[in-house]
Amino acid sequence: MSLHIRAEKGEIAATVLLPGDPLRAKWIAENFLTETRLYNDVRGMYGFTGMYKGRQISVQGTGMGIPSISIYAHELINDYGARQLIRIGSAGSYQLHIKIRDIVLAMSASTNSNINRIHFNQDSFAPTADPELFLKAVKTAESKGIAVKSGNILTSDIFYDNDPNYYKKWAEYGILGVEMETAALYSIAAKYGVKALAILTVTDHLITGEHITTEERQVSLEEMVTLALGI
Ligand SMILES: O=P(O)(O)O[C@H]1O[C@H](CO)[C@@H](O)[C@H]1O
Ligand SMILES: O=c1cc[nH]c(=O)[nH]1
Repeated sequence: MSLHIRAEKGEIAATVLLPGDPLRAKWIAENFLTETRLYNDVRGMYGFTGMYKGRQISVQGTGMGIPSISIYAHELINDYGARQLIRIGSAGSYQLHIKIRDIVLAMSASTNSNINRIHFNQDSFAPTADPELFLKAVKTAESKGIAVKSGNILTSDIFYDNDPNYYKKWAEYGILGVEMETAALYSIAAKYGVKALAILTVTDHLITGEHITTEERQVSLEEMVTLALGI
């Protein structure tokens, strides 16, 4: 086992789906995979491996925020040999044309976090999706008739902002929406030479104030999961 994952080597697939919410991982394992087995429940951060259309797939909860996903991504890659990491997360929209339940492919992830400034000695690294994985996701979405929007997103260290207008400066530069992990996932994947992509479902709208319920957040992200599994 690694420090935070209780699995034997070989128990985790090369492709791992990464929802922030461990209960979303459980829901995916129960509803999309066959021959499923739980390999991790350390800290309640469930991880499962199963089969999807003849292919072995794992799904691992990552928790919320950069420090948490960084720990799981690091261990999945370095201790378990994961090669393809696909985040399936929720996000808040920063644009009127990005609506509740829309699916967003994060081509790149801007951030207000200091992680990369620390790693790069104050220089600025641009975290980007793996281009092959991104193109595969676009083609898979087309073939399944799933509409997607693609672009730059913000990975924020802050969920509850003091300034209600904070989003506006990012929106002005075309940022589609906000979540809390992708910049770290793309940076870690780049460092270790593995592929990563974040697929996000819009659950909140920063302009209109709309949002979906907590129950829906856990389980009703079916199109996004179908897309991620189809890549
Ligand atoms: O739904 P998940 O994957 O957790 O993603 C989003 O939801 C959490 C905030 O509610 C943050 O982790 C954010 O990135
Ligand atoms: O980070 C997040 C995730 C979902 N919705 C938001 O507004 N922010």
